[in-house]
Formats: sequence, C-alpha cells, structure tokens
Amino acid sequence: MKLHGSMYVKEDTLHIGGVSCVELSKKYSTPLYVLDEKLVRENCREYIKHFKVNENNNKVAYAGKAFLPLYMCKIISEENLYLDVVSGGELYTANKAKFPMERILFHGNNKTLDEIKMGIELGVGIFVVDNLYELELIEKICKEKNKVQKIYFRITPGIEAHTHDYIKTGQVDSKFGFGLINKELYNAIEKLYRYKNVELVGLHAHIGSQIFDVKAYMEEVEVMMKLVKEIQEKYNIYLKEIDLGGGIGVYYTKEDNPKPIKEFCEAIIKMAQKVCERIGINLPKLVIEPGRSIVANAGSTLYTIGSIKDIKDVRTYVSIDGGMTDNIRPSLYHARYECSIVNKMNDKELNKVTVAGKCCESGDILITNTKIMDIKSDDILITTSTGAYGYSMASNYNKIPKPAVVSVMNGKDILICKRQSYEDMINLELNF
Ligand SMILES: Cc1ncc(COP(=O)(O)O)c(C=O)c1O
Ligand SMILES: N[C@@H](CCCC[NH3+])C(=O)O
Repeated sequence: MKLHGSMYVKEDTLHIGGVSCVELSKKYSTPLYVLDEKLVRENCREYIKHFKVNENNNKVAYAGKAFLPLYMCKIISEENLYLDVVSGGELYTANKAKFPMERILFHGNNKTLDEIKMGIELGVGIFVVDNLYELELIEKICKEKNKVQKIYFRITPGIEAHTHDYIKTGQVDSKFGFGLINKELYNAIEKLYRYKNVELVGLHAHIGSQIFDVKAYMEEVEVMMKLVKEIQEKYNIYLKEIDLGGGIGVYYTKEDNPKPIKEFCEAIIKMAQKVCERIGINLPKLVIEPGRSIVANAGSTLYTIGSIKDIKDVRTYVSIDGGMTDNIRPSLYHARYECSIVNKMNDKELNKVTVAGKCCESGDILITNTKIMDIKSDDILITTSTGAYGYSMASNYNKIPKPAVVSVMNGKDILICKRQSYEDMINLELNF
C-alpha cells in the first residue's frame, strides 16, 4: 500500500498527521474517515503556485462535490481558492462556513428556481449557465432585484476523455452545457442583446474526471480559445475568463500514474499561451476546478474486520463494518483501492482476500483479490485515497449511519463531522 502525504509507520503502526490509526479507531470507533489536513493544504498551495494565481490572476476553484463539510470550506477559504458548488445544499454549506460568496462558481445542469434565487440573493460570483431555461430565469430574477449577475456559459466541447463512461462529460452526447454543433451557444449569446441583467465574462467546459492524459485538455484548450476568437469577431464580446473544469487523475492503485500538480498546471498554461499566440488573441484568465486531486489522497477510511469466510480453493471474504454506504465508487465505477492493516504494517502480504462490505448486496465489494498480511477479526483495516467522493456520496442504505470524519495534523486530531446515530437517521421520519 502506498503511503500518501503525512503517513508514516512507527513500530508497525500506521500514523497519519502524527496520530496513530490504532488510537484513532479506539477514540472515534469505526468506520472512520481520516483527513490528512496538511496534504489538503499542500495540494491547494501547489495549485495556487503552479497555476499562477498570483502572477497571472488565474483562479483555482475547488470542486466541492468531492468533499464539502463546513471544515473543508474553511480550509479552502484560508488557502485562497475559489469554490465550485452544484446545488443549494452545497451553497448553503459554503454560506454557513462564511465562505466569501464572490469566490463561488455556481454550477448545475438543472438549477431550480429556488436555487437560482438563493444564489442571486447571496451574491455568488459566477453562475455557470448550462442552458437557455436557466439563462431566462437568472435574467428575470436579476431584473426584479435590479442586479447584474456575472455568468459563464458552459459548453459541451465534443471531446471524448479516456475515463469511465459514467464520469465523462465533454462528449457531444452529454446532458451538460450548450452544444457547439447545433449553434446552441450562439443562440444563447444572441439572447444577451436583450438581456441587460446578466454579464457574460467567460466560458466553461469540463471534459470528465480521473483523466491522466493531458492531450484531452490540449483539445479542450484549442476548442475554447477558438471560441473566444470567434465570439470576439462575430459579436465583439471579449471573454475575460476561460474555465477548463477539473478532472485531473490521482493515484488509487499501482495502475494509476498521475502527473504531479506542478506538471499538470504548467502544461495547461503553456498550451493556452501557445494556442492564443497562434490564433492571435490575448490570453484570457484561466480557471480550473480540481476536486479529486486536492482531497482524494488526503482521505483514508478505517474499518474493523468482522467475519472472515474462507471458501476453500475459491476465495476468502473479509467483511468490514462499512462498505458501499461509505464508498460507493467500487460498485458504481469498478474503482480500485489499496488497503492494509494499521497495526501490522511491516508484516508480509502473503494472503489473497476480497474485502466485502456489510450491505445486503452481492456487489458490495470494496476490493477484489488484494494481497494482505495475516489478519483476524477485530483488526483495523485501512483503505487509502478515499478522500474524494467517499463521504460526499455516502448513503444510508440498509439504514447504516454515515461514519464520522476526523482531521489530523501535527499530532492532533479534531472531529469535523459527527458520526450519524440511528436517531439522526429517523429524525426526518414521522412516527404514526
Ligand atoms: C463541472 C465540474 N467541475 C469540476 C469537477 C471536479 O472534477 P474532479 O474531482 O475530477 O477534479 C467536476 C466533476 O467531475 C465537474 O463536473
Ligand atoms: N463522483 C465521481 C466523479 C464525478 C464527478 C462529478 N462530475 C467519482 O467518484 O469518481
């Protein structure tokens, strides 16, 4: 198992942020999400530095969908990132955390009327407008409130990124954004002649998630910059900001070979400069929206092993006290993870097992056929790289409560999300 960020082994025991995982499991019980705060902050700083936020006024917006408790909003705000939200709930969270509203980018392919009103009332910086329906609503509400809302148009660039079908978004056949082939984008721009309460400042596209190949971004940059030029020539509108979305891939297992944040940022900036020079336009401000690459490797999950079922010559199932409710990604995308036993880190991994969740679903398998040390019930198993889309996609299936989240740094642990109780789960239900 690869050790990420501030993980280290001391006397056979895994520590994160200077805190023993054995102690964490005793203090907070399991399943438990553990956040390596130092690594989150380091990743934010890498983006700020190498995406030239201070030199070129570029923007890095953390994609909140990856993981957005109040505490994460605080980190993101302190690290001077912008924040991408996709729902009223995420916006509400950011506002509760006192995240500066002018640094919010509000996404979503079907923002409801209430969400649009909420965004305008709170004063979010940018609405990333996905369709004409939304554009009309924003204009109407802003007119009533005598406000002008800055917007980007989200476009579908028609790019096939090499990733899982469920997490591709840039291809022509996508529910997101204005298409280019049928002039949808131009129809939207032409509406702006009549709409006085929206100001178009940029374009946005997002080609997918968990992408390793920078070539896909090269194509995207090319499409976007050519659009900037076309819009300038055709409508005399100069777009100041180009948002290339998120999607940068991370390490989950040895099969993944991601580029460091530095290389990735440098490649994008260089590509953008080159294209702009070639086609003869000024380089707009660049925006990116990383989610996974900020928080995935900074998160781990601790579980207690329960039953172990050895089917001779077939398979050994090791069941843990969580599963698809706290990490849906293996069932949903066949995502792969690494694991280990936190108090036996130096033992040889001589056994082949399958780590199963506790849900009433045969598909609730976290890791199929992984090598592991000798194990027994009550051992604490860790899966790494669960920081993105773990807690944020957790469910209460089988009425399993959501685990707690603890942040660790410099030898200290703080509880940032309480464990749900059975009572919390039935709180919204009426008792007849
Ligand atoms: C519009 C948008 N921006 C940013 C992201 C973040 O992507 P990732 O977590 O892969 O960086 C997503 C998710 O795929 C997205 O849909
Ligand atoms: N939730 C997905 C990524 C989709 C991101 C949102 N567009 C994952 O776990 O990989």
